[in-house]
Amino acid sequence: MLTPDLQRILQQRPLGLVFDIDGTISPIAPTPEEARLYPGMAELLQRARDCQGVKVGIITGRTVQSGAAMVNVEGLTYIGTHGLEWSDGLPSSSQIQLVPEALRYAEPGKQLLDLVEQKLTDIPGLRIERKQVGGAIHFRLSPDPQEALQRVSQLLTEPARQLNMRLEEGKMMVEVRAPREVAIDKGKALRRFVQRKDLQGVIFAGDDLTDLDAIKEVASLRKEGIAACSIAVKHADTPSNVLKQADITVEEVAGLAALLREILAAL
Ligand SMILES: O=P(O)(O)OC[C@H]1O[C@H](O[C@H]2O[C@H](CO)[C@@H](O)[C@H](O)[C@H]2O)[C@H](O)[C@@H](O)[C@@H]1O
Repeated sequence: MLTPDLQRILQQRPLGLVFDIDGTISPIAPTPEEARLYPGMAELLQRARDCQGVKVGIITGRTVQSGAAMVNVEGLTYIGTHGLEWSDGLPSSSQIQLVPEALRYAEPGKQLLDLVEQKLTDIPGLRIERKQVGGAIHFRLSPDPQEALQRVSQLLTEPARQLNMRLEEGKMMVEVRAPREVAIDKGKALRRFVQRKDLQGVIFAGDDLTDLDAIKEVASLRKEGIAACSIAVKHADTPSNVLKQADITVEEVAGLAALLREILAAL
């Protein structure tokens, strides 16, 4: 049953429906490559895209290439690497734009990931996912993920400080990111999406710490008169702050799919 607030938001046009990928429209998988959209999700996104005055956005920590390959629905806006990359449509039909200030952090990011590759060969199951700027060090498949996290942090904390790069923990991984002065995160990306599409209403759904920036931005947008709502997708490991600060909570990716079906019926 849609809340009165949600029903009011759904009457706004243009209306934005914005989703994170992993843990939100795709259940968490052992590796990034094995992750797939929740069954039926691509069709729901297509139906949303085809609604009059509705703009669908994907804001992910993955690169645009990787996120768009997974979602593979034309006509959505794909925003990757936590906001650093932007593509209006699939990258096969639209050029990916990278925030120009971020480019100078490509080399320091690469150096940190090289260091992990050279020095932590003894940790079984460690995987490196490289992005145009920085990347993720995954330890979900390590027999002792806690130890792997400690070893990665020990190795990278000081070099990251020297290279002015950010280390951020995600689900069973550490992400090497451009520093905060590049001033792009999922919150800023959401605001940019709202501004570029001139949205009067927006709904954002996410499940992890990096989604918190977007969840907080929803609250700011609301104060500025945009009809906005944030949805937390709850899993056993969803950070408590995400659950506390979101307006609505749904259980698992299945819960989001069910809510999206209701939203589409109302649209
Ligand atoms: O912002 P998101 O779309 O949620 O992306 C966050 C990170 O997601 C991916 O890693 C996570 O999902 C994997 C597949 O389910 C899982 O194996 C891994 O343990 C998770 O951390 C992705 O690989 C990262 O690049 C994203 O930053």
